[in-house]
Amino acid sequence: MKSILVHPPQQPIRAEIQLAASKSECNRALIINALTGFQSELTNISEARDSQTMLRLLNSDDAVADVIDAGTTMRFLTAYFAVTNQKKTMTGTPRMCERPIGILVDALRKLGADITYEKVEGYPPLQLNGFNYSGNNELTMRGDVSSQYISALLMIAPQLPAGLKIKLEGEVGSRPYIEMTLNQMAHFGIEYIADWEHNVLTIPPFKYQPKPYAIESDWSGASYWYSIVALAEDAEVELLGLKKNSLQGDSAIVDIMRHLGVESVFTDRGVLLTKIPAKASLGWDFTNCPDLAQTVAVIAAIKKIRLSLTGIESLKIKETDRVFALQQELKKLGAELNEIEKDHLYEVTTLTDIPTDPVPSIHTYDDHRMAMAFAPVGMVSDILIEEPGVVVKSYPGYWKDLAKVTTWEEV
Ligand SMILES: O=C(O)C1=C[C@@H](OP(=O)(O)O)[C@@H](O)[C@H](O)C1
Ligand SMILES: C=C(OP(=O)(O)O)C(=O)O
Repeated sequence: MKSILVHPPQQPIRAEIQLAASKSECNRALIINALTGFQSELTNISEARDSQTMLRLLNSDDAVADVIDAGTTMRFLTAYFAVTNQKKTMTGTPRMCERPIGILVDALRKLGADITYEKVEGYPPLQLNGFNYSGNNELTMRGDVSSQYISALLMIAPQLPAGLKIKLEGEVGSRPYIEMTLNQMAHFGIEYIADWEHNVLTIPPFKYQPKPYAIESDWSGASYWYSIVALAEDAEVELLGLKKNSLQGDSAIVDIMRHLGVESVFTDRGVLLTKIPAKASLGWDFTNCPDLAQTVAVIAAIKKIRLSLTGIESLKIKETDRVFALQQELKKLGAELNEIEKDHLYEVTTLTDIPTDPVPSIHTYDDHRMAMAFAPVGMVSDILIEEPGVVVKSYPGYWKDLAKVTTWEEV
């Protein structure tokens, strides 16, 4: 499949969508379950390739663990295989081998892991050569690069003979993901101390208690439905399987979209999205919800809302450099993403209507979120999405679900 051409809907949208499970919640549940000896019953396991890869690698004796492009799978498994003394080569796509992992490797080495870099210092592929506990139960590490290093260490911490105290330095990014990790650990019996005033997390030594766990639907995936409702002329969508008090930080989309044209009403099955008037401008800090930045930038560009974004530095080290990718592709829609203050403040400005001849063709840069954030532009004007198969990373049913509200074709 080369590209998908999305057409605007011909009638009002009224739909119920059973959202896919969260790959983030799932990958934590899978690691914790592995640490309990695979004794918990997990339900609503995510179909996302990142989670299916985690499941496969946890059950494989192969010496090479290829995570493909899954960041959490790379970071969580590196910690898990290291402390469980499994000798593995950790590798992934060329892009995965450009995503930094040195902060996690340094921390694991301090705990007693023997890890070597196969090619470039600080980056995969890695060789895990075994674990000889150092007795160290305190670490200081940067919290402003990726929260995944911290989640990876937290989950293995109760297994260490003296537990672990982690002091985070710098402005902590993606903190809701750390809290999600701690909450899931608590579900399996761990009593942690999170001192967010001083950014110190303390995990006592403890044995995880096996328990059933149901994985919630994916709030990051929900964001594309907010976009569909915001952009379509007439739309009401009920998203099934989401909870008001979610562990997922991307539930912040509820607050963001209240400003950008979508009201959320929680039902006993999920959340009902309806249209409301949007503000003319908005400033938002994405430090806690970086995966929403692309969705929100595209909505603002199409609705001609002046959007200021902060907290998007981490976008540069994700599936692609998402800041660059957004800058390139928004231009095709007549909008710009400008850097106003270096590495800090960005602004979306719309210059023209969406060009129609030729239909804009959006390059997706091996990034599922580029495809899913730009496809809703089809609610207002024809749009081509290149390499649409990228969505399998987190939301394999995306195109099938989109067909419930509008038409699209492969071209
Ligand atoms: O822990 C997680 O499940 C994730 C944490 C975030 O990454 P960073 O902590 O690198 O920002 C997020 O972008 C990613 O999609 C999933
Ligand atoms: C950044 C993402 O994933 P990861 O870092 O786990 O590859 C994402 O899903 O947007």
